[in-house]
Amino acid sequence: MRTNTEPSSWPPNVQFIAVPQYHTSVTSVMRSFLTKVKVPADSPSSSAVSSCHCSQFGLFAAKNIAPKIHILDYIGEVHCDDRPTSDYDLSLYRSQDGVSVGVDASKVGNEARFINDYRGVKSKPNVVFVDRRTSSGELRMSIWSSAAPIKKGEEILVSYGKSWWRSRQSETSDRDDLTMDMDMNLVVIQGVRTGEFRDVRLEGGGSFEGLI
Ligand SMILES: C[S@@+](CC[C@H](N)C(=O)[O-])C[C@H]1O[C@@H](n2cnc3c(N)ncnc32)[C@H](O)[C@@H]1O
Repeated sequence: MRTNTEPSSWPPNVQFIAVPQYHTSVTSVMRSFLTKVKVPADSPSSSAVSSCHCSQFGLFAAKNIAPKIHILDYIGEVHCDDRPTSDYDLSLYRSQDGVSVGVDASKVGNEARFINDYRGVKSKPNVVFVDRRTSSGELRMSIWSSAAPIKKGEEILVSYGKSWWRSRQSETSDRDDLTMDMDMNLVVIQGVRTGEFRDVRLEGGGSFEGLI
């Protein structure tokens, strides 16, 4: 599957990257563990540019997707510092001595950063996150279809987990209270078709108005 070119519809405020960037907070020892490549102590790291989160996108199947297959990886900036305000940060690894490694796609990332939570959209998610190493040994968070096939045109939806929403309750009130509203708002997202690419395509330009 080709996942290394920027989609034509890519929003200008986010830098598209096809392979992970490593932030300065990732030590060379941790980086060597994550990539299975010996990384010298003075190896250069990323400094992502800032961005604004303006409109809402979702990721949709551009063709039928078979059950239990690898769709794409979640690419972003790999980091070991705290990113409490990022809505695009997921946990990749936690070492025995308590070091947490995350992948933050708020400023740089690929189309996986546009996968929404299933709550308020469908009764259950149709993809799952699985950590696995690539053929070259790099630890990544990958996205796989669940047990059921995904039809062309369906939105790709994962579960962010209750704790993800709970940690945002102060901003959003109770997630369960939002379910009805979300149903209504999600269907009015401007469905700007942005060209099909790979197994998935990006749609968006609308917003979850009044929700978040
Ligand atoms: C990883 S981003 C997903 C992509 C995002 N829609 C975008 O356009 O960049 C996570 C953010 O998307 C929004 N989001 C995702 N799933 C949602 C849902 N089920 N209902 C409302 N907002 C949702 C929230 O603003 C959340 O903080």
